[in-house]
Amino acid sequence: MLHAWTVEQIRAAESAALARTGDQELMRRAAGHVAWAVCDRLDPVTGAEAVLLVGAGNNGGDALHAGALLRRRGMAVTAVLLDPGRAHAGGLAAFRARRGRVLAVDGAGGGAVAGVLERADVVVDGIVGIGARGPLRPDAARWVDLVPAAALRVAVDVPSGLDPDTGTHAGPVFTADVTVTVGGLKPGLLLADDVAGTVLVADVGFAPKPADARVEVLTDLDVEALLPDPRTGSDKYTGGVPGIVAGSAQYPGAALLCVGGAVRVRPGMVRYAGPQAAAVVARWPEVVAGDDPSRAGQVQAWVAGPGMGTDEAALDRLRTVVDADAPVLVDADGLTLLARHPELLAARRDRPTVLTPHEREFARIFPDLDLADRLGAVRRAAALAGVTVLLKGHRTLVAEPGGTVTVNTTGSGWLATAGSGDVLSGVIGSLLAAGLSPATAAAAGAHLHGRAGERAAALRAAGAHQLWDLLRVPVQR
Ligand SMILES: NC(=O)C1=CN([C@@H]2O[C@H](COP(=O)(O)OP(=O)(O)OC[C@H]3O[C@@H](n4cnc5c(N)ncnc54)[C@H](OP(=O)(O)O)[C@@H]3O)[C@@H](O)[C@H]2O)[C@@H](O)CC1
Ligand SMILES: Nc1ncnc2c1ncn2[C@@H]1O[C@H](COP(=O)(O)OP(=O)(O)O)[C@@H](O)[C@H]1O
Ligand SMILES: [K+]
Repeated sequence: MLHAWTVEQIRAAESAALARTGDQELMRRAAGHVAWAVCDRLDPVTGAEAVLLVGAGNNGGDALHAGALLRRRGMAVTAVLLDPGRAHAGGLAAFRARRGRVLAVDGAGGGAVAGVLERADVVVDGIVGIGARGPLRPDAARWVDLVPAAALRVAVDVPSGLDPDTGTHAGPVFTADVTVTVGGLKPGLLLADDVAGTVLVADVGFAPKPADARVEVLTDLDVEALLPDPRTGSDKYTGGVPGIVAGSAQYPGAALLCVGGAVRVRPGMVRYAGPQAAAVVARWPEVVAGDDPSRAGQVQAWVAGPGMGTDEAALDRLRTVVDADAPVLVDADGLTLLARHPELLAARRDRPTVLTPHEREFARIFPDLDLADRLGAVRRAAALAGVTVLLKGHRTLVAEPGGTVTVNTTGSGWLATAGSGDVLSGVIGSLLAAGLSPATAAAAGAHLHGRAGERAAALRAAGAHQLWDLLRVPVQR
């Protein structure tokens, strides 16, 4: 499992390291990682032109030390000092000692800076790191806007303009190809991967404690370990039976897609209870199907919602499922019904329950929560409702009522296709029935669904039903 920490947590861990090691040494180590990230991506290194955007804090100090190392590798390096009187003294001395070129924005004027930026093969962003407050000020933001898209763009610690705790950026932001982040991951880098690019963690000799992290990422190995193969002596009930309430005359495909997710993610038995029983069995002969969830037999977890409609019959089925003792996942039309009947959601408080809204569904159930900050919104939603909330999107987030959020980092745009969410809810329902906690089932399901989406991208396999075949392909190491 990977972990991410808030700025406050990083600062706390850093202060102990500073007392032990000294800030110059930590900075030199950070700079070594930045220089390595640059050289690793350039060919040839010697003779390439780098520009450092240097703010007045330690982030600028990191950039200057990195610039000194790049000079040693034979690069032409220009440091643009955004606040010349306050540039980091030790970093500037190291840079000057390597005969780096220094431009002060006030002295040189904008034209000279724009000129060197235009020619740059590499731009290193040392404007601000975790010491930033609020959106980038205009005097810094103007340089970010001039960074050429063709240059290799390397952010030190955090892309300037990006809030490391939330991943939001209210104004201009340095868009990085690579972010070399110091000491530990920050949540914002996981959420705004379009801004942070590839994230490398620079180990400078301290790390916050994993147990303190409130933001996590599952790896392939974590997910595999959660899903053991059947053992000798297993029978079809051993792993737990999911029950699916999905589909309607209007949306028959949703029943097939959702059931398919449950059938294909692990062996065992799947039950279906809804108006598409005949169609489900025609496509999935292994499924035990009927139309009434109250007469479905033993079920260890329910999934209700995909394409089920929002009429009285659908509401009756949803009530049956909500009344059940078993864990419940509610998706799609089921969420629309929950928004209309908040007493149904209240009835699941503190019971194993997962809601899987996309942003429009989320806004219907939690109209007061601001989705500009998705991490904050999903965390508050889980706390308000007292259930696990999975907020779908390019970066799907899973929040438990206790406050921990798992960020899903698998996936591809090929998942943005009708019915792909139906497959996801079937997958998670099966994992819930297997006994995983709501948050773990939701996060592991999103991870597997995302890997299937990556395989769909590689194969150009359009159409949500293609995900069935791609769900449990063995991981290659
Ligand atoms: N973690 C670690 O172990 C290590 C961390 N290290 C590094 O230190 C970095 C943190 O350094 P830091 O504390 O000096 O703050 P930093 O990010 O440079 O920003 C402060 C400057 O930004 C300015 N400023 C503020 N807001 C602004 C805005 N909106 N728009 C524009 N400017 C704004 C602010 O100006 P002021 O408000 O003072 O006028 C001040 O000049 C960290 O990210 C990492 O790179 C490594 O060196 C060693 C190990
Ligand atoms: N651009 C994207 N990148 C990665 N995943 C995406 C993207 N767009 C959508 N997804 C994923 O695809 C699924 C779509 O679900 P949903 O919106 O419920 O679709 P439907 O209701 O048609 O089944 C979600 O798991 C979501 O996270
Ligand atoms: K930066």
